[in-house]
Amino acid sequence: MASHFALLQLPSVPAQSLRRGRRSRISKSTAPCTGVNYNGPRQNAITCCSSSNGRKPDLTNSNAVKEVDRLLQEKRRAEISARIASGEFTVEGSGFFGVLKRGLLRLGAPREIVDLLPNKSGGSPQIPNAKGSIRAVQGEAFFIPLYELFLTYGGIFRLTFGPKSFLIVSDPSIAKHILKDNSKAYSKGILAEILDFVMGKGLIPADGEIWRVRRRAIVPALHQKYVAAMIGLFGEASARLCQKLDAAASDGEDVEMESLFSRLTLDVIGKAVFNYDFDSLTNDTGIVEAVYTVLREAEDRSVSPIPTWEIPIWKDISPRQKKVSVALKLINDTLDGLIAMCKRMVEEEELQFGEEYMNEQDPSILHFLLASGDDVSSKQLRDDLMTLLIAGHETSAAVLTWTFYLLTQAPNVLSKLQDEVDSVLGDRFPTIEDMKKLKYTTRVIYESLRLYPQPPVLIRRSLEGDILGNYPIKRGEDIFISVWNLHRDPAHWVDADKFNPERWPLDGPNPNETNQNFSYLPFGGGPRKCVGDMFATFENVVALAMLVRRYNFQRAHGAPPVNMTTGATIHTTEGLKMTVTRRTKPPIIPKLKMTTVIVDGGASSQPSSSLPVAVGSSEGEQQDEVSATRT
Ligand code: HEM
Repeated sequence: MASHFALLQLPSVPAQSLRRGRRSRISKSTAPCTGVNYNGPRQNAITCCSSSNGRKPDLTNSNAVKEVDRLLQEKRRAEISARIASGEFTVEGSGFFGVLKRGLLRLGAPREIVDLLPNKSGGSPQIPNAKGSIRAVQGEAFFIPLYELFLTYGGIFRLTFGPKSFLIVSDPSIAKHILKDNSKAYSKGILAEILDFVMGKGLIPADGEIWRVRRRAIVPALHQKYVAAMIGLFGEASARLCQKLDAAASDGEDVEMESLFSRLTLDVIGKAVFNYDFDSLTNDTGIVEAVYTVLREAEDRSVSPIPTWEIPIWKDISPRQKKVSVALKLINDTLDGLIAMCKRMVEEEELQFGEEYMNEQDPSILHFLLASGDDVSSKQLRDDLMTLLIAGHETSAAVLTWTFYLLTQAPNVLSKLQDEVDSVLGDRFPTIEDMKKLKYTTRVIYESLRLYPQPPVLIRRSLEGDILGNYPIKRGEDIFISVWNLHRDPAHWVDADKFNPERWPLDGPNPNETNQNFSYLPFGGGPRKCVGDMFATFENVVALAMLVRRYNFQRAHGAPPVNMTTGATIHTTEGLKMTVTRRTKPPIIPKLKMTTVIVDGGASSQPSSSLPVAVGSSEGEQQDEVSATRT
């Protein structure tokens, strides 16, 4: 999730719609077309592509609808480009130069030339200004209207709501400048303010010296050997999910996959970060409920127009805020307990701390940090653990949710995926060596991350004046870098809205922000790039591989349409209800058996008694099909 937090906090101001009578809502013909409805929970659904239950899709009809959508979309974009070029949407100022510019644009002078003229104060060109109605971005996933505005106003524009304004950046070179080339001139701004109650000065919201010191302490903990060991943990947790799905498949019950993915990734991250087994796939304990209470609160705060939680008396009387305080206390006490326990383990250990240090009983990040002699206050340590928990939890859950959603619409991709998984894994648990071989599986995850980036927007605040593109900006500007827009820019991507893992050649490198020149930012970029990118990629690849080799997935009959809504990541509004059936063909029905091995330097595997890294059972073994030996 959250810096990872796709946050939009807007001031409560009267609406002033200055969109000049144009449509104020996304329309059927203009919504990016992946079959998702682009409305929030309180609005009528507008379905872009036909969203059948997935059992018997009317492909001919749906292809025709897609083609019409595509043509209409192209037409509309051409119109919009012409209008942008004419300067129609740009607020140019009312002075002499403003009038002159408007006149020249009307006469057909190229915009780039006109922009060279000074503005009314004799200074530099002004950022296009989209004065908007707050209603235009409320009540639906807010990055959708931002996409529309991007198509209208271009790669950088100012969105003004009454007294407050934001810069919306969708231009790769400006994104690169902010995130990488001049990253020191930007902080996390409002994100840090909103997340303070839960992450304090943890790595995501922290800035300046605290961030530098904490990043330097935490990054080494996610070394290669650790990530390799985690593959076993991912397999183990996915096998537990398979147990649940087996039961549903044999009982003929539909399953809500979004919440199951959330539990899967919570179980993974608890063990990975502080060696705590939430066991949320099996149990609903108080601590699991507490974690969800806090997560929901963080998400709600990030999209709430009025910060009621800052009103002193409200904190004490609001039942909801009281619940949040109780939940936070429970989590903090649990973390304090885990830190104390881990400290005792470290004290009793014969420590040989080195670069790829890992305790076999407890390979967690917490153990690494304590063993490294990390000199840090317990509050800071708690903030960091909480940040990693949140950062690594909902992001991965969202990626899996949208990947499975996309797969239900692309049976050809699913069968290609199953072919690869069958041939690479057979009935084994995945190992680190398999990660290199599961190339198509990895491409599916990367393509899903392109269409549904988590989070869809990155947040920054300028700490000093700067130049973005051609435009000077002042200190204190709140900036949203719309990863959603970058990832769906029709000028950059062929068939931008199409789920097409083949766009990344299997013999080419994995796509990342560097080789895509900041048009693709699934894990951010520059010094604040995600520290868990490899961890998360492997986690998603393992879960995806283990699920698709065992089951076929279809949207359940009568399932509600899939609408998007935002908190920290992109959620569905009503879940992702699916019918799961066991595969009978091709011939492999994986038998999942867990044995334990040591991971040696991230490359080879040998038997051990402690670390839960998975290896395959032979097909002949008479085992329960999903029996994970847990340590
Ligand atoms: C698919 C899953 C994930 C996605 C899509 C993702 C995405 C991102 C993105 C886009 C950023 C940059 C935010 C910004 O620049 O404002 C980020 C930062 C971060 N991520 Fe992730 N992340 C994922 C999983 C994880 C995991 C598993 C962990 C931890 C184990 C993690 C820990 C962090 C941390 C600590 C930061 C902040 C880094 C800093 O500011 O120095 N993430 N993530």
